[in-house]
Amino acid sequence: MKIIADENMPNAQRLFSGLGDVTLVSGRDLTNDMLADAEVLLVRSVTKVNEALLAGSSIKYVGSATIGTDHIDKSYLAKQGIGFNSAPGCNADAVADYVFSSLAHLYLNKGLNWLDATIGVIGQGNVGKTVAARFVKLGCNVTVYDPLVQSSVTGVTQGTLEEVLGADVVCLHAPLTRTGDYPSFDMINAQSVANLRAGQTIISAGRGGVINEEALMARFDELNGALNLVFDVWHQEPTPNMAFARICDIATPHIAGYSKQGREKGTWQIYEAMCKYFDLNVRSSFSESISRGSIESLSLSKQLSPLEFLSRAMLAIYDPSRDSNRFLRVMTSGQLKPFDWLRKHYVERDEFSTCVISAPSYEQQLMALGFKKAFEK
Ligand SMILES: NC(=O)c1ccc[n+]([C@@H]2O[C@H](COP(=O)([O-])OP(=O)(O)OC[C@H]3O[C@@H](n4cnc5c(N)ncnc54)[C@H](O)[C@@H]3O)[C@@H](O)[C@H]2O)c1
Ligand SMILES: O=C(O)[C@H](O)[C@H](O)COP(=O)(O)O
Repeated sequence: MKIIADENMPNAQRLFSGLGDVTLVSGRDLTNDMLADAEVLLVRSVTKVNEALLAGSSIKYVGSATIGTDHIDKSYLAKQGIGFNSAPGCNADAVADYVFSSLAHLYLNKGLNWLDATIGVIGQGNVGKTVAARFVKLGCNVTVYDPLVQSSVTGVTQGTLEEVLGADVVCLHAPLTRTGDYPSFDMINAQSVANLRAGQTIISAGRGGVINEEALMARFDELNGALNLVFDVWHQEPTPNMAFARICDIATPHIAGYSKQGREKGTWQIYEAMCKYFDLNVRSSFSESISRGSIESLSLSKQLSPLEFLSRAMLAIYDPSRDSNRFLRVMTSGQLKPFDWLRKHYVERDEFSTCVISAPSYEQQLMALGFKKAFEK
C-alpha cells in the first residue's frame, strides 16, 4: 500500500512503514498528480483535502493528525466512500499549557492577576473543556459559551457570547465554520470588539478568522493599548497581518498545539485509527510512541507568592515569549516562507504533565494546571 504523509508528522516513517511504502511530502505543496497511485493520505492542517486534490486518485483513506478539520471536505470524502479520521483531543493539553503559560507571562511582565480574574471560554470541545476545567480547579469564576453543547465541566456557568466576551480573560477555542446555525467565521465581529474594555485579555488559539483582527486593532488604539493580546492563529495564514501581530503581547505561528507529546499523540491516534480501518495489526504501543519530558522534576523557592510560584513553574517548562520573539524576528527577516519555516523548525517543548514539581503546599494548584502528581513519577 502506498502512503503519502506530511513530513511534519513525527514518527510517521517509523509507525506507518510497517503498514506500507511511506513517502514524506511538504503538506502545503501537495498536488493531485502526486497522489496518482497512492491509497493513503496522511495530512496536517495545511493541506486542503477536497475534490481538486483527490479527483481521479486511488486514495481510500485520509488521516489528519490534527484536532481541527476545517481543511477537510468531509462530505466529499463520504460521497466517494473514502475513510477519514482526525485526532480529537490529541493536543488539547498542549493548547491549555500555551494558554496558562501566556497568562504566567502576562503576570510576570504586566502584573496581570489572572487567578482573581473572571474567565470566559468560547467553545466547549476537548480544548475548551480542558482550559475551563483547569481554571475551575484553580478556583476561578468561569463562564463558557458553546451554542451546540452543554458544557460537561462541573462548576462553569453557561453564558451568552456577549456575557463571555465581558470576562476579564477571554479564551477562544471554537473551530472555524462558515455554515450551519452558528458559523464561527467573524463571530466576534466589529460590533462585539467595540465593546471590549481596557484591561481585558484575549487569547486566541482556536482558528484565525473567528475574531475580527482589523476591528481589534482599532479598539486597541481607542483604548491606548490597554488590552492584553495573545494570538496563535491568524486570519491570513501563512501571511498574517504583522501590524496586528506587533501589538500582541504574545504572537506565535499557530504552534499552541505543538508540544512534543501533542504532536506525537496526533500521529499515534491516526496510526491506530488507520489500523482499525484496514483491519491491520497494531504493531507499536502508545507508550513507545510518546516521549517523556526532558525536565522530569523541578523544585522552586518556597519564598515566592502563589501567583509567582505557579507562573515560574509553568514558564520553566514552556515560555511562549521564546516563540513570540522568534516569530516577530523571522517573519520580517527575509526568510523564504517564514510562517511555514517557523513551524517546520519548531523547537519542541514538553507538556506540564511530563514534570513533577515537589511543593506540597501547591500540589492542588499544580495538578489543576496539569503537572504530574509526585507519586506518578
Ligand atoms: N492553535 C492550535 O494549535 C490548535 C490546536 C488544537 C485545536 N485548535 C483549534 O481549536 C478548535 C477547538 O478544538 P477542540 O478540540 O475543542 O475541538 P472539538 O471539535 O472537540 O470542539 C469544538 C467545540 O466548539 C463548539 N463550537 C462550534 N461552533 C461554535 C461557535 N460558533 N461558538 C462557540 N463554540 C462553537 C462545538 O460545539 C464544540 O463543542 C479546533 O477546531 C481547532 O481548529 C487549534
Ligand atoms: O487542529 C489542530 O490540531 C492544530 O491546529 C494543529 O496544531 C495544527 O498543526 P498543523 O497541522 O498545522 O501542523
